[in-house]
Amino acid sequence: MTLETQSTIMAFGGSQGVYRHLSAETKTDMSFAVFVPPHEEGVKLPVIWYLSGLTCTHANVMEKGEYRRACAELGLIFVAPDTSPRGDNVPDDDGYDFGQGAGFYVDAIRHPWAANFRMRSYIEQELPQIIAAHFPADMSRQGIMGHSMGGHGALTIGLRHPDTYKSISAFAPIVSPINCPWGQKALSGYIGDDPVLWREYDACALIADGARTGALLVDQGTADNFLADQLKPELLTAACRDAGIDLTLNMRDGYDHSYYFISTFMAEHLRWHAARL
Ligand SMILES: N[C@@H](CCC(=O)N[C@@H](CSC=O)C(=O)NCC(=O)O)C(=O)O
Repeated sequence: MTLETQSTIMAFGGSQGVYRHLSAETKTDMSFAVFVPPHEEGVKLPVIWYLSGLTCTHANVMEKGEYRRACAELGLIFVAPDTSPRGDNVPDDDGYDFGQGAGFYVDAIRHPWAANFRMRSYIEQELPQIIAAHFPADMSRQGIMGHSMGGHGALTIGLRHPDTYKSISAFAPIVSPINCPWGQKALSGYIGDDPVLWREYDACALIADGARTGALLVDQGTADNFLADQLKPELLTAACRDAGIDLTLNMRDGYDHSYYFISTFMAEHLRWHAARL
Protein backbone atom coordinates (compact mmCIF):
# COMPACT_ATOMS: atom_id res chain seq x y z
CA MET A 1 0.00 0.00 0.00
CA THR A 2 1.59 3.23 -1.18
CA LEU A 3 1.20 6.31 0.96
CA GLU A 4 1.92 9.73 -0.49
CA THR A 5 2.92 12.45 1.96
CA GLN A 6 1.26 15.69 0.90
CA SER A 7 2.61 17.86 3.71
CA THR A 8 4.21 17.70 7.14
CA ILE A 9 4.66 20.60 9.50
CA MET A 10 6.01 20.80 13.02
CA ALA A 11 3.63 21.74 15.84
CA PHE A 12 3.93 21.38 19.63
CA GLY A 13 7.11 19.38 19.10
CA GLY A 14 5.31 16.83 16.94
CA SER A 15 4.38 16.48 13.30
CA GLN A 16 1.09 17.38 11.61
CA GLY A 17 0.88 15.56 8.31
CA VAL A 18 -1.57 15.16 5.45
CA TYR A 19 -1.39 11.95 3.44
CA ARG A 20 -3.08 10.45 0.38
CA HIS A 21 -3.52 6.89 -0.87
CA LEU A 22 -5.56 4.91 -3.36
CA SER A 23 -8.28 3.20 -1.37
CA ALA A 24 -9.28 -0.36 -2.23
CA GLU A 25 -12.63 0.24 -0.50
CA THR A 26 -13.72 3.50 -2.13
CA LYS A 27 -11.72 2.99 -5.35
CA THR A 28 -10.68 6.64 -5.13
CA ASP A 29 -7.76 8.60 -3.76
CA MET A 30 -8.43 9.33 -0.09
CA SER A 31 -6.74 12.01 2.01
CA PHE A 32 -6.36 11.98 5.77
CA ALA A 33 -4.53 13.95 8.46
CA VAL A 34 -2.34 12.53 11.25
CA PHE A 35 -0.73 14.35 14.16
CA VAL A 36 2.13 12.43 15.76
CA PRO A 37 3.17 13.92 19.10
CA PRO A 38 6.79 14.22 20.23
CA HIS A 39 7.97 10.80 21.36
CA GLU A 40 11.08 8.73 21.87
CA GLU A 41 12.34 6.63 18.99
CA GLY A 42 10.78 3.17 19.02
CA VAL A 43 7.88 4.03 21.32
CA LYS A 44 4.37 3.10 20.16
CA LEU A 45 1.56 5.52 20.99
CA PRO A 46 -2.20 5.25 21.49
CA VAL A 47 -4.40 6.38 18.61
CA ILE A 48 -7.47 8.65 18.63
CA TRP A 49 -9.73 8.53 15.60
CA TYR A 50 -11.70 11.73 14.91
CA LEU A 51 -14.61 11.34 12.49
CA SER A 52 -15.86 14.61 11.03
CA GLY A 53 -19.33 15.84 10.17
CA LEU A 54 -21.31 16.76 7.08
CA THR A 55 -19.44 18.86 4.49
CA CYS A 56 -16.07 18.24 6.16
CA THR A 57 -12.79 16.91 4.83
CA HIS A 58 -9.83 15.94 7.01
CA ALA A 59 -8.97 19.65 7.11
CA ASN A 60 -11.79 21.11 9.23
CA VAL A 61 -10.67 19.61 12.54
CA MET A 62 -7.02 20.02 11.58
CA GLU A 63 -7.51 23.77 11.15
CA LYS A 64 -10.13 24.48 13.83
CA GLY A 65 -10.19 21.58 16.31
CA GLU A 66 -7.28 22.69 18.53
CA TYR A 67 -6.27 19.15 19.48
CA ARG A 68 -2.51 19.33 19.05
CA ARG A 69 -1.42 20.82 22.40
CA ALA A 70 -3.38 18.17 24.34
CA CYS A 71 -2.25 15.35 22.07
CA ALA A 72 1.37 16.45 22.50
CA GLU A 73 1.01 16.56 26.30
CA LEU A 74 -0.85 13.25 26.48
CA GLY A 75 1.20 11.40 23.84
CA LEU A 76 -1.75 10.67 21.53
CA ILE A 77 -1.69 10.12 17.77
CA PHE A 78 -4.70 11.92 16.23
CA VAL A 79 -6.11 10.60 12.94
CA ALA A 80 -8.65 12.61 10.93
CA PRO A 81 -10.05 10.85 7.84
CA ASP A 82 -12.17 12.38 5.08
CA THR A 83 -15.95 11.94 5.26
CA SER A 84 -16.54 10.34 1.84
CA PRO A 85 -14.98 9.37 -1.44
CA ARG A 86 -14.62 12.30 -3.82
CA GLY A 87 -13.97 12.98 -7.48
CA ASP A 88 -15.56 13.62 -10.85
CA ASN A 89 -16.30 9.93 -11.32
CA VAL A 90 -17.93 9.56 -7.90
CA PRO A 91 -21.70 10.03 -7.68
CA ASP A 92 -22.93 13.10 -5.84
CA ASP A 93 -26.09 14.86 -4.76
CA ASP A 94 -27.14 18.49 -4.78
CA GLY A 95 -27.72 18.51 -1.04
CA TYR A 96 -24.92 19.12 1.46
CA ASP A 97 -26.22 16.18 3.53
CA PHE A 98 -25.88 13.34 1.00
CA GLY A 99 -23.21 12.15 -1.41
CA GLN A 100 -19.71 13.63 -1.41
CA GLY A 101 -18.84 15.04 2.01
CA ALA A 102 -21.65 13.03 3.60
CA GLY A 103 -20.65 9.36 3.57
CA PHE A 104 -22.39 8.74 6.91
CA TYR A 105 -19.89 5.98 7.81
CA VAL A 106 -21.97 3.31 6.06
CA ASP A 107 -21.22 0.68 3.43
CA ALA A 108 -23.77 1.62 0.76
CA ILE A 109 -25.67 -1.15 -0.96
CA ARG A 110 -27.82 0.92 -3.35
CA HIS A 111 -26.83 1.90 -6.86
CA PRO A 112 -24.99 4.13 -7.73
CA TRP A 113 -23.52 4.66 -4.25
CA ALA A 114 -22.40 1.08 -3.52
CA ALA A 115 -19.34 1.20 -5.76
CA ASN A 116 -17.54 3.93 -3.80
CA PHE A 117 -19.38 4.79 -0.60
CA ARG A 118 -17.79 2.22 1.72
CA MET A 119 -16.80 4.50 4.57
CA ARG A 120 -17.57 1.98 7.32
CA SER A 121 -15.15 -0.59 5.93
CA TYR A 122 -12.66 2.16 5.12
CA ILE A 123 -12.64 3.38 8.75
CA GLU A 124 -12.95 -0.03 10.41
CA GLN A 125 -10.50 -1.97 8.27
CA GLU A 126 -8.51 -0.26 5.54
CA LEU A 127 -7.27 2.92 7.19
CA PRO A 128 -6.25 1.20 10.47
CA GLN A 129 -3.93 -1.07 8.46
CA ILE A 130 -2.31 1.98 6.90
CA ILE A 131 -1.94 3.71 10.26
CA ALA A 132 -0.39 0.58 11.79
CA ALA A 133 2.06 0.21 8.89
CA HIS A 134 3.22 3.82 8.59
CA PHE A 135 3.00 5.46 12.03
CA PRO A 136 4.30 4.64 15.55
CA ALA A 137 0.84 3.43 16.56
CA ASP A 138 -0.05 0.99 19.32
CA MET A 139 -3.19 -0.49 17.77
CA SER A 140 -4.07 -2.23 21.04
CA ARG A 141 -4.82 1.26 22.43
CA GLN A 142 -7.36 3.02 20.20
CA GLY A 143 -10.15 5.45 21.03
CA ILE A 144 -12.71 6.98 18.69
CA MET A 145 -14.50 10.31 18.72
CA GLY A 146 -16.41 12.48 16.28
CA HIS A 147 -18.73 15.39 15.63
CA SER A 148 -22.35 15.32 14.47
CA MET A 149 -22.40 12.84 11.54
CA GLY A 150 -18.93 11.87 12.75
CA GLY A 151 -20.28 11.47 16.28
CA HIS A 152 -22.74 8.98 14.83
CA GLY A 153 -19.80 7.27 13.11
CA ALA A 154 -17.77 7.14 16.32
CA LEU A 155 -20.67 5.79 18.37
CA THR A 156 -21.71 3.11 15.87
CA ILE A 157 -18.21 1.96 14.90
CA GLY A 158 -17.08 2.06 18.54
CA LEU A 159 -20.11 0.11 19.73
CA ARG A 160 -19.61 -2.48 16.99
CA HIS A 161 -16.00 -3.06 18.07
CA PRO A 162 -15.67 -2.62 21.83
CA ASP A 163 -12.47 -4.67 21.90
CA THR A 164 -10.80 -2.40 19.33
CA TYR A 165 -11.98 1.02 20.56
CA LYS A 166 -11.36 1.22 24.30
CA SER A 167 -12.91 4.68 24.58
CA ILE A 168 -15.72 6.43 22.68
CA SER A 169 -16.78 10.07 22.83
CA ALA A 170 -18.70 12.52 20.69
CA PHE A 171 -19.50 16.18 20.19
CA ALA A 172 -23.14 16.87 19.28
CA PRO A 173 -23.63 13.43 17.73
CA ILE A 174 -26.53 12.24 15.61
CA VAL A 175 -27.47 9.55 18.13
CA SER A 176 -30.28 7.93 16.14
CA PRO A 177 -30.21 8.36 12.33
CA ILE A 178 -33.40 6.27 12.15
CA ASN A 179 -35.17 9.08 13.97
CA CYS A 180 -33.92 12.23 12.23
CA PRO A 181 -34.15 13.77 8.74
CA TRP A 182 -30.38 13.67 8.05
CA GLY A 183 -30.24 9.99 8.94
CA GLN A 184 -33.43 9.00 7.15
CA LYS A 185 -32.21 10.64 3.94
CA ALA A 186 -28.78 8.99 4.19
CA LEU A 187 -29.96 5.51 5.15
CA SER A 188 -32.75 5.34 2.58
CA GLY A 189 -30.37 6.60 -0.10
CA TYR A 190 -27.37 4.43 0.72
CA ILE A 191 -29.05 1.34 2.22
CA GLY A 192 -32.67 1.30 0.99
CA ASP A 193 -36.04 1.15 2.66
CA ASP A 194 -35.71 -1.96 4.83
CA PRO A 195 -35.68 -0.55 8.41
CA VAL A 196 -34.05 -3.72 9.74
CA LEU A 197 -30.93 -2.93 7.72
CA TRP A 198 -30.75 0.56 9.25
CA ARG A 199 -30.32 -0.70 12.82
CA GLU A 200 -26.59 -1.45 12.55
CA TYR A 201 -26.08 2.22 11.64
CA ASP A 202 -27.97 3.62 14.62
CA ALA A 203 -26.25 3.89 18.01
CA CYS A 204 -29.49 3.67 20.00
CA ALA A 205 -30.69 0.65 18.01
CA LEU A 206 -27.30 -1.06 18.39
CA ILE A 207 -27.52 -0.58 22.16
CA ALA A 208 -31.11 -1.83 22.23
CA ASP A 209 -29.97 -4.85 20.21
CA GLY A 210 -27.21 -5.69 22.72
CA ALA A 211 -24.09 -3.66 21.84
CA ARG A 212 -22.14 -2.56 24.91
CA THR A 213 -19.15 -0.40 25.79
CA GLY A 214 -17.44 0.57 29.01
CA ALA A 215 -18.44 4.23 29.12
CA LEU A 216 -19.51 7.02 26.77
CA LEU A 217 -18.74 10.74 26.89
CA VAL A 218 -20.93 13.18 24.95
CA ASP A 219 -20.85 16.99 24.91
CA GLN A 220 -23.78 18.89 23.45
CA GLY A 221 -24.34 22.64 23.13
CA THR A 222 -27.74 23.95 24.22
CA ALA A 223 -27.70 26.64 21.49
CA ASP A 224 -27.10 24.09 18.72
CA ASN A 225 -29.54 24.72 15.83
CA PHE A 226 -29.68 21.01 15.08
CA LEU A 227 -30.35 19.85 18.65
CA ALA A 228 -34.11 19.25 18.58
CA ASP A 229 -34.62 17.93 15.04
CA GLN A 230 -31.44 16.05 14.21
CA LEU A 231 -29.38 15.23 17.31
CA LYS A 232 -31.84 14.24 20.07
CA PRO A 233 -29.39 13.29 22.84
CA GLU A 234 -32.34 12.26 25.03
CA LEU A 235 -32.67 9.13 22.88
CA LEU A 236 -29.11 8.11 23.76
CA THR A 237 -29.74 8.87 27.43
CA ALA A 238 -32.76 6.53 27.38
CA ALA A 239 -30.93 3.78 25.47
CA CYS A 240 -27.94 3.90 27.84
CA ARG A 241 -30.16 4.00 30.91
CA ASP A 242 -32.09 0.92 29.74
CA ALA A 243 -28.84 -0.92 28.91
CA GLY A 244 -26.89 0.11 32.01
CA ILE A 245 -24.21 1.94 29.97
CA ASP A 246 -22.35 4.65 31.86
CA LEU A 247 -23.10 7.78 29.74
CA THR A 248 -21.77 11.19 30.70
CA LEU A 249 -23.81 13.76 28.76
CA ASN A 250 -22.61 17.32 29.32
CA MET A 251 -25.18 19.87 28.14
CA ARG A 252 -23.06 22.98 27.52
CA ASP A 253 -25.05 26.15 28.06
CA GLY A 254 -24.92 28.60 25.13
CA TYR A 255 -22.68 26.59 22.78
CA ASP A 256 -23.69 25.98 19.17
CA HIS A 257 -22.77 23.25 16.65
CA SER A 258 -19.54 24.78 15.42
CA TYR A 259 -15.83 24.20 15.88
CA TYR A 260 -15.85 27.00 18.48
CA PHE A 261 -17.80 24.52 20.62
CA ILE A 262 -15.69 21.51 19.66
CA SER A 263 -12.37 23.25 20.27
CA THR A 264 -13.56 24.43 23.70
CA PHE A 265 -14.03 20.88 24.96
CA MET A 266 -11.51 19.02 22.77
CA ALA A 267 -8.79 18.81 25.44
CA GLU A 268 -11.29 17.48 28.00
CA HIS A 269 -12.28 14.71 25.62
CA LEU A 270 -8.67 13.85 24.84
CA ARG A 271 -7.84 13.63 28.55
CA TRP A 272 -10.85 11.35 29.03
CA HIS A 273 -9.62 9.07 26.25
CA ALA A 274 -6.01 9.10 27.46
CA ALA A 275 -7.11 7.95 30.91
CA ARG A 276 -8.67 4.87 29.30
CA LEU A 277 -5.94 3.95 26.81
N1 LIG B 1 -23.99 23.77 5.52
C1 LIG B 1 -25.01 23.25 6.33
C2 LIG B 1 -24.50 22.78 7.68
C3 LIG B 1 -23.26 21.98 7.59
C4 LIG B 1 -22.63 21.83 8.94
O1 LIG B 1 -22.97 22.47 9.90
N2 LIG B 1 -21.67 20.91 9.01
C5 LIG B 1 -21.04 20.67 10.26
C6 LIG B 1 -21.30 19.26 10.64
S1 LIG B 1 -23.05 18.98 10.71
C7 LIG B 1 -23.24 17.32 10.96
O2 LIG B 1 -22.59 16.45 10.57
C8 LIG B 1 -19.55 20.95 10.15
O3 LIG B 1 -18.76 20.39 10.87
N3 LIG B 1 -19.21 21.87 9.24
C9 LIG B 1 -17.83 22.20 8.95
C10 LIG B 1 -17.26 23.34 9.75
O4 LIG B 1 -16.06 23.58 9.57
O5 LIG B 1 -17.96 23.95 10.55
C11 LIG B 1 -26.06 24.31 6.58
O6 LIG B 1 -25.83 25.39 6.08
O7 LIG B 1 -27.04 24.03 7.27
